[in-house]
Formats: sequence, C-alpha cells, structure tokens
Amino acid sequence: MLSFNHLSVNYGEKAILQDLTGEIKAGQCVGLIGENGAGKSTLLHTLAGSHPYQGEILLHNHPLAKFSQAKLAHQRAVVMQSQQLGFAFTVQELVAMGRYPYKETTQHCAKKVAQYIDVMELGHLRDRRATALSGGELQRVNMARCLAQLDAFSDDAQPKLMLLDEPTSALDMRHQHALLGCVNKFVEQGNAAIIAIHDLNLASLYTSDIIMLHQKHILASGRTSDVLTEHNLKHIYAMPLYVKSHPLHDAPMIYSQRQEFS
Ligand SMILES: Nc1ncnc2c1ncn2[C@@H]1O[C@H](COP(=O)(O)OP(=O)(O)OP(=O)(O)O)[C@@H](O)[C@H]1O
Repeated sequence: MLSFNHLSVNYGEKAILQDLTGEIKAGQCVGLIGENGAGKSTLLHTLAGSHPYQGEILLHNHPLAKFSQAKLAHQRAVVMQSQQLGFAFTVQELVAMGRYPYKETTQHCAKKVAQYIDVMELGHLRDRRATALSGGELQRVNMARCLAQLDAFSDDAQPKLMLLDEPTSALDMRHQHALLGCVNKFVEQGNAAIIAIHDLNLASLYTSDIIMLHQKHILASGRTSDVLTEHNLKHIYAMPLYVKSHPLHDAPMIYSQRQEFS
C-alpha cells in the first residue's frame, strides 16, 4: 500500500532521517518505535505527505507528491501528537471535520459523526467544547475524527491507511486497549496502520510488524516478535531490558528494572 525508498528528511541543514527503505502492506499494523528524537513523528509527517523529503514515497504505487490533498484525504488519515484547535469547537464539530473531504448530505455526515463518536465512547461529551476536555478525551476525539475521515468501518474496497502518533499516550489502560483494538479491527478489514508508540508491551500486543528507528536509520524491521528482542531493545534504550513470553498471547513482554538516581 505504501512504500518508501531511500527516504531522507532534513530540518534545515540538520539531517533527521537518512536513506530509509520500507513497505507497509494492507493487513499490517506497524509499530514505529525508537528513543525520544529518533524521528518517529518526522517519519509519520513525511509519509502523510506533509513534510518535504528526498527519495521516493509511493502510495498505491503512485508517487505521494502527485496526490491532491483532496485525494489523499480519502486514502489516509493522520492523528498527530499535538493538534492545534485554534477555536473552541465542540466534539461533534471536530469529528465532523473528518467528513470535510466528502460531498455528502448533512444527514449522512451527522450519521457518520454519531457512529464514530459512539465508537470512541464520546456520546456524553458530544456538545462539550474541546477546550474543556481532558487530554485523554481530546485524544479520543482526534481518533474519532480520523475514523470518520476514513469511514473506517465501511465496506469500502479501497484499502486505507492510518498514521497515528502516540495515540494512547494520554489514555487510561481500558481506553488504550479499546483504541488499539479498534485500530486492529480497521486493519483486519484489509487496511493498514502505522503507530508511533513508546509503550513496547502495547506495541507487542497490537502490532503485526515493527520499524525500529535509531539515530536517523532503521535499526531493525519485520515481524513484531522478531524485532522486539533484548538485543535490539538494549541497543536503542541503552538500559537492561528483559523479554518474556506473555502468559496468554504469542507476544513478547518487555520488563525493565528499577534504577537508582545517582
Ligand atoms: N521543527 C523542527 N526543527 C528542527 N528540528 C526539529 C524540528 N522538529 C523536530 N526536530 C528534531 O528532529 C528530531 C526528530 O524529532 P521527532 O519529533 O521526529 O522525534 P520522535 O522520535 O517523534 O521523538 P519523541 O519520541 O520524543 O516524540 C529531533 O532531534 C528533534 O529535535
């Protein structure tokens, strides 16, 4: 669905990502992991088509740069870490922004907005202004907007892509699992997702594949259980980490140990 070849990204003179090559296929939920500043958000912005780059990015085998914003909006949706509000919109209005790319009746739009507000369990907040939401509630609103933009649970034949930057960082445990379960359902329908995430155990439970970024490059990529190894993790985080099997799932769990402040 999406591939990138010899992709390099700079901020001014500063190289952030160098010569990355990879591919995301329909049916894959790809976790993007790496230390702070490794370039995860930059890669997501770039793959979303909102940051200049050198190299090649292909979406459905067509150069990303050739897509109009309107066409892109039907095929990929993005939830970034800090989405500026600019104005005190209500939850319903924010989710309805996901429907802007569509020419549809007000009734159809309202139906889709209500559907995805319900999916993210935001019904009781639908008329609340975003400025009066908690961080976790706002994160779920942004996710509802992303789902509405892609009409994530329609039976549309065209595979679609979600790019999510730490979508669970402000969520309680139940909502973390609910959100990632929702992303997995979206992916199982033949779509794809890329999720930048720091919680390695959530990454282990909900991603099929991992791209591990380290110092401007891809350190490792492939099936999640092949990439989340003690060797790779110690390389990235420079601290002792232990990988054990999950008691219920075929998924590695990562354990750390206390560190004393010195
Ligand atoms: N606007 C900018 N101008 C210059 N440098 C930037 C800018 N935005 C980010 N950077 C730098 O680019 C590098 C990658 O940042 P990025 O936000 O992509 O990392 P990240 O892996 O998402 O980090 P985190 O885990 O902390 O969210 C960092 O060194 C950061 O300081």
